[in-house]
Amino acid sequence: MRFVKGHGTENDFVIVPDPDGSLDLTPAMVARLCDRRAGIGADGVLRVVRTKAAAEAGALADDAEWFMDYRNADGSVAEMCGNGIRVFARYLVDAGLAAPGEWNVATRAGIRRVSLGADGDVSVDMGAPVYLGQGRAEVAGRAYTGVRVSMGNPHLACPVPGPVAELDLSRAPAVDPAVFPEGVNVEFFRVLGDGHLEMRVYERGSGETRSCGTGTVAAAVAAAVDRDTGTIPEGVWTVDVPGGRVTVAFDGQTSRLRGPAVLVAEGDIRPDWW
Ligand SMILES: N[C@@H](CCC[C@H](N)C(=O)O)C(=O)O
Repeated sequence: MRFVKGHGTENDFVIVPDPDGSLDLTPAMVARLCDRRAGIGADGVLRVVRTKAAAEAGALADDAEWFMDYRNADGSVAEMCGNGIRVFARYLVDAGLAAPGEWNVATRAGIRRVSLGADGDVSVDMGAPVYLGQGRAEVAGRAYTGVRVSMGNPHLACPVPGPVAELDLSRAPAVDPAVFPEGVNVEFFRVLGDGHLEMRVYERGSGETRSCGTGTVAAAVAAAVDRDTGTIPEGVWTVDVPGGRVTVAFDGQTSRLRGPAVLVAEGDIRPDWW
């Protein structure tokens, strides 16, 4: 099995090319690949499959040639990954499977449009965020109230009064499973200035990561939204995460995420390792 290792603001992925959809990538295999001591190590796996060959995405085949089959480090599936889709797009261009420019990628959350050159940052139309009202999480005995946002996948973005570096995210934030039956990605953010946030995240299925693209959009929504009407004002947000910086833009219709996508290494998984 070939693999490529990449990251977007240090949210890192094992990319597994499987154009014909012939690979039976089980949750146990994903967890072993993502193991940072016994495997390659990553926050998640990006299986690269032609949409028409992906059973769960066949209906999107007219709109996108490639399907991003995203898995969390624990082997669970997720609907969308904002850093992952940039790395996915960069891989396709690097491998000669797509040309630089603008095109669609199919995901479990639907179609997302990416835009990229021969190198450099990648932009993604992340769709219209869905504001779902307030929610609560508890960390180290302290309660935080935040904003529930769907970016295709579930988020709870909580403002904090002090530097995010001071939070103890060594354990999963406690949330009410009745409110989050599918689990949730929990972001903690502080507004640093006009259109500028810092953020940390505890991801569903992966634990604390150095960045979460969908989470940066959710945090910017939480910072900007009119909580009475659910309106997200037009504007641009710079979001600093432990692994770097991304930009989130709202135009009244959709959200856009822009940031780096880096391919680091490639190789073969030994067949006798499994
Ligand atoms: N790191 C991702 C999000 C990955 C999926 C998430 N853990 C979930 O289960 O929803 C991103 O960059 O958006």
